[in-house]
Amino acid sequence: MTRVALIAHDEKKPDIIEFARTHEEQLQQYELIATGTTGAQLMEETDLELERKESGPLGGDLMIGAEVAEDRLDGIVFLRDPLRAQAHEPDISALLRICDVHDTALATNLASATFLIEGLAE
Ligand SMILES: O=C(CO)COP(=O)(O)O
Repeated sequence: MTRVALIAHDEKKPDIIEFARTHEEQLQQYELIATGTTGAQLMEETDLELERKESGPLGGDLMIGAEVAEDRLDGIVFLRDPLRAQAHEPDISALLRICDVHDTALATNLASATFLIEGLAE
């Protein structure tokens, strides 16, 4: 089954909720995982069910990275905040790197997220 991770920094959480609503019917068909707060907000604001990992600053990015390392994920939408430094920047870099190592589809902005979700539908 297609397995997708959804992650957003605080400034981008409204965007990922909007994205999930737009593609809700498609996302319903997938196994979904998310970092802690992103997952909680998505379950509040949509009818989607997600497996929640730890919050990003507490290791959630690394937990999702571990799934990438096991080739368990088909795609990741990670809406990063490009204007603010994050305390857990090393974890974020690790997740981006392991996606490149395993050639796992990763979208870090809404425009590429739209391509990713359309690609998964094919
Ligand atoms: O910090 C994050 C990704 O780096 C996201 O974590 P939360 O979804 O818990 O806010």
